[in-house]
Amino acid sequence: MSDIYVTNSEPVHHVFRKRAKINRKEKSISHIETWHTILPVIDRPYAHWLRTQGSLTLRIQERCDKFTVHNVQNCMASATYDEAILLGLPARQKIYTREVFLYADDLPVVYAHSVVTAQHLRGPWHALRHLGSRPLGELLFAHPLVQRSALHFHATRPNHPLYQRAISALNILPQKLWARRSLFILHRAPLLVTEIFLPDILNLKK
Ligand SMILES: C=C(O[C@@H]1C=C(C(=O)O)C=C[C@H]1O)C(=O)O
Repeated sequence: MSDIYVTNSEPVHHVFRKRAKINRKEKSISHIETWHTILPVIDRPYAHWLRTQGSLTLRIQERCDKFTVHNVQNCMASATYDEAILLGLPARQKIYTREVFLYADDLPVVYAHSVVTAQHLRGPWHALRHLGSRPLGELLFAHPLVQRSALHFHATRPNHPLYQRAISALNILPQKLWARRSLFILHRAPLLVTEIFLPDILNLKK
């Protein structure tokens, strides 16, 4: 299946829906994660963070004394179902994955899972390979040609693979964890970034 390109004329949520439909026909997927283009009415403190425009890294840095990126892994791994659907990839295709926790004053506040195909890692997104513990936001928001799609929101629950990865830094098991995702497009190559907001983000300075 060819990669998915988000043309300027086609709104990204049409792309989401198109891919979901194609994949639904091709596979008997038991469930499709519903990512909302409009944030449902939720607890205001989370809504504030989920709607943050611009660099999340910068917003967090402004509200803590010590900001660090804990790089969990950077490797070729299987995309999650909903990542594969959005990127139009076969379910088990290996994809380059960057997995980090953002820490503020030594507390984990965001789990981030970013994926890009190997082809595009060799191409427009080659700088990803050498990012290490520098925040991805530094790369994305400094590059004049990077375009960002609309944000989509989802309440991940224990059956979601990214929820399971995110709770590895927690000593509690929340009923759900709010997530958002968006595509960063560089020379028509999509990088899918999913961010899961952890409870301690609500304790940051106002
Ligand atoms: C996209 C941004 O970068 C943040 C840092 C990330 C990383 O270092 O991998 C991933 C997602 C974001 O939470 C941002 O700052 O908005």
